[in-house]
Amino acid sequence: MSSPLTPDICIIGGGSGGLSVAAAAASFGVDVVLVEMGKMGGDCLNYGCVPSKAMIAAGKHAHAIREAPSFGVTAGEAKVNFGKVHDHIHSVIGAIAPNDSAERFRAMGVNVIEAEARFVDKATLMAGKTEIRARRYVVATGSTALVPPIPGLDTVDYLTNETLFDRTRATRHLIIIGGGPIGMEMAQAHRRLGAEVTVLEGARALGKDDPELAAIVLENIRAEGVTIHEGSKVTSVEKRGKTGVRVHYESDAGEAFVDGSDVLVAVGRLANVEGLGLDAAGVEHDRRGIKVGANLRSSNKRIYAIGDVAGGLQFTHVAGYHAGLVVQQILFRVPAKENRDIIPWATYTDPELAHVGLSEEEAGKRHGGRISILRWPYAENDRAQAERKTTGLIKLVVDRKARILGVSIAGAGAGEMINMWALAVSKGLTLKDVRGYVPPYPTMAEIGKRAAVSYYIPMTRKPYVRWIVRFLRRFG
Ligand SMILES: Cc1cc2nc3c(=O)[nH]c(=O)nc-3n(C[C@H](O)[C@H](O)[C@H](O)COP(=O)(O)OP(=O)(O)OC[C@H]3O[C@@H](n4cnc5c(N)ncnc54)[C@H](O)[C@@H]3O)c2cc1C
Ligand SMILES: NC(=O)c1ccc[n+]([C@@H]2O[C@H](COP(=O)([O-])OP(=O)(O)OC[C@H]3O[C@@H](n4cnc5c(N)ncnc54)[C@H](O)[C@@H]3O)[C@@H](O)[C@H]2O)c1
Repeated sequence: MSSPLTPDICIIGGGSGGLSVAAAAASFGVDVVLVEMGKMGGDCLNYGCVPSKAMIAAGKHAHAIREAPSFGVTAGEAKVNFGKVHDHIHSVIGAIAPNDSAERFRAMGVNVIEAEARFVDKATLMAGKTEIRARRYVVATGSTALVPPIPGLDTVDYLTNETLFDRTRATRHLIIIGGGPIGMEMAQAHRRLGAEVTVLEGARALGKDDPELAAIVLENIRAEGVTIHEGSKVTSVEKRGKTGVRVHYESDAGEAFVDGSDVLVAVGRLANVEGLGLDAAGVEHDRRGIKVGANLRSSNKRIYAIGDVAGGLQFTHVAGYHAGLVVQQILFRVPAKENRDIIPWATYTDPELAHVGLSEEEAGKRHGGRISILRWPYAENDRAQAERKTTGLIKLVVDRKARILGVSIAGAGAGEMINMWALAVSKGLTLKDVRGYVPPYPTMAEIGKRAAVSYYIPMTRKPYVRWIVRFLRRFG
């Protein structure tokens, strides 16, 4: 048997997190082994962010054609060729794939092993038949769609994010179980591409977001023809004829069912910990993932976990953020801690829904209620009027000293707009800082400044402020 590989870092999983660690470490000339058992690029590129955003983009075009008459433009009826939508989605994946490819990473100096990885003891990993004894390990194995034990679900060809984007035929009636970001993004995209869509959500749809702003998004999606049943738990699934499916659910209103052609399961994620030999490695874990401290280190000091498998927020940019934190610790021995309060997220519905920092509820709890809430509607923005994108608002949560604690936006371009607020929250900026910057006119991002400036309106009415203005006038 050949002698084991002894790299400085061994990464398990070549997705958003693993590739970021590999690229960063390799750029410092560190000896890195990356083990990937599936497709390089992981979920985000192959079954997640990229195909879903490409599908949403296709839906947006169909919608724009339907909306065109309100701008005085007629383009005829929108016709969707689902086979070509499929090709569009896969050509987008194909365009990005070279960035994440084994060839590219090998050219960077990373030893990419295409095999399944499994720990055999606290210091040794087997990648297929290759034995590895690395100084440090980074587990970045991601997550998989959680498929709940709903009676009858296994009797139908249900879809998950891994199969949804393979279809070349239009869906007649898509029933989506779960009204989280996957459920709602895909509901609207399919509706715009011509399908009938029903969402069955056990609790509140878009439940991780500010209820006030989520309601704006849901109202719009409903207005486009998606049926959303909240507080509706799926109780069983049954096959109907050759191609049909019936989904039974119960709510406060009683029991009911909906008939459709396809079922998409989107009820959350299961961390990929199975088969990794974590017990042999002395790595504590549960259904949520590998247990890590704020420094992302597991119960085995040699092993870090990042991204979806680390059991926290599950986003590509979080996996990338985690990668930076572990590289800093492994290469430079500089302590690092994850700060979830600065992580933004965006749901790419129309209107989009984006958030960073503390929610109104959380900020209220942490600051003993001493917070202020500022809002500004899109309808009061000139660009939004010109574009007919007047639905939505920005909501700022600030503390007593006007420090920005959290920002939520529902509206056009919210995902882009949240960028500057992510910087503001991470740097602890105040409304005074926002008051002092100049946004170009006419941009929708002006709503942020308008909300910030509204904080100072009560001050303009204070008698002593008015007295100062009158007093200063005397000096010419
Ligand atoms: C439909 C959908 C849409 C999404 N949209 C967005 C979005 O718009 N924005 C956003 O930020 N996030 C989005 N996400 C979430 C995002 O995809 C994940 O948070 C991100 O991919 C997590 O990165 P990761 O590195 O932890 O895991 P992944 O990128 O999934 O990579 C894990 C890799 O590990 C490999 N692996 C697993 N086990 C082993 C093993 N034993 N040995 C070797 N290799 C192994 C897998 O094959 C995989 O390639 C979306 C997810 C889905 C499902
Ligand atoms: N734009 C983005 O950044 C984006 C897009 C898609 C996914 N993602 C990531 O992927 C993760 C997974 O997305 P998701 O939507 O699958 O999960 P989720 O956990 O965010 O939402 C799942 C929803 O399903 C509901 N649910 C659970 N069991 C149910 C049942 N038996 N019947 C009916 N409803 C049920 C839950 O109440 C919840 O609202 C997200 O949390 C997010 O981190 C991000």
